[in-house]
Amino acid sequence: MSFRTQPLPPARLNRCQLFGPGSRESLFQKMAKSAADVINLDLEDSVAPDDKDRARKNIIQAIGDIDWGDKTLSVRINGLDTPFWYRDVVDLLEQAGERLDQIMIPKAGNASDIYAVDALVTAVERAKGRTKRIAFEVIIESAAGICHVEEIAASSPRMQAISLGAADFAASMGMATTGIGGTQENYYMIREGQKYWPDPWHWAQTAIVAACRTHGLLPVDGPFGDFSDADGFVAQARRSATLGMVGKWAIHPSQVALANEVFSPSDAAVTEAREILAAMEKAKAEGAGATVYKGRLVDIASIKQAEVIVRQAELIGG
Ligand SMILES: CC(=O)SCCNC(=O)CCNC(=O)[C@H](O)C(C)(C)COP(=O)(O)OP(=O)(O)OC[C@H]1O[C@@H](n2cnc3c(N)ncnc32)[C@H](O)[C@@H]1OP(=O)(O)O
Ligand SMILES: O=CC(=O)O
Ligand SMILES: [Mg+2]
Repeated sequence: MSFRTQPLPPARLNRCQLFGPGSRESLFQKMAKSAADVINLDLEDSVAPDDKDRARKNIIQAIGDIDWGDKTLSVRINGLDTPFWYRDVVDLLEQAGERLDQIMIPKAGNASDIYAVDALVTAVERAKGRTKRIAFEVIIESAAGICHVEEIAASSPRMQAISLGAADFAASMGMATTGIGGTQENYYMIREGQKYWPDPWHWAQTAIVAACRTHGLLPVDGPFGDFSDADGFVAQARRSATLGMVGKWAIHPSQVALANEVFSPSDAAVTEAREILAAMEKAKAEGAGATVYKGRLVDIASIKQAEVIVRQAELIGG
């Protein structure tokens, strides 16, 4: 372990982030009643340019009027390459109530983008005497963003989470697809006549996970566009969970339960993790650093692996 120990991410659930356009206020109450841990009210790409002002007003009103329970409440602002983002920040911070937890910054390209939003948010917070510090989450969805993911993760004490935005990422990278996440038909290998489809998102996900884990943030998998393909969603989510991501976006309510299921450890996994911790306690009492559990090696590293699962179960209340 490096001299600097790895910080833990925020101790909150982030298994599913449910999105909804700020221009469709009829969805807000349904979003609030959903089983998602995080709600993302959108001002960005699901809202047409002519609807931005109305969407902003809807969201500011809904932040105060709707009972969001214990969910993390986040608003996705417009990108820094648009004329909308400063008005999003100023109006939200001046007019929305203290229930707002987080701002999502899309299409971040480098740490200076986060610095700019931080400066504006800080100024408005001070001017209005807001007592709760707004947190940031960021989407990595461009070539520049993935190149600078580590400096973005380190950019502000407000940072809590980073998501991979597969749609804009694919566009920025010039990828030959119009699909949003998941298996890509033409990304395959062939062996003895059999096709095998590797995961084109894998390298970007691992870069995000590493940057987040280095700086104590939550790594999150972004959208899966084909909401009629539950199996495809689950397969993508399971790969993300295996790589260390803590949750996934839902762009349709049908995806919420799927994400919650994948990113909640099963009873069997929690039982096994607790048994490994007990086996290691016993080994330690006997002066050993390694022992055998169900016919396989477990050692001090296994304690840390098991603790990841137990911590998540405790957050859920298991
Ligand atoms: C690439 C990106 O940036 S992704 C992030 C930005 N994108 C978004 O925010 C899009 C979010 N999703 C949506 O806008 C919608 O779900 C759409 C457009 C995909 C589909 O909308 P619809 O055609 O209304 O979906 P559908 O008819 O299947 O809805 C079924 C029910 O779920 C509700 N519903 C639909 N979307 C949502 C949502 N995001 N949250 C809560 N409830 C929803 C509908 O109101 C409907 O409710 P009802 O049974 O009471 O009538
Ligand atoms: O914003 C999300 C994306 O996939 O693009
Ligand atoms: Mg995007």
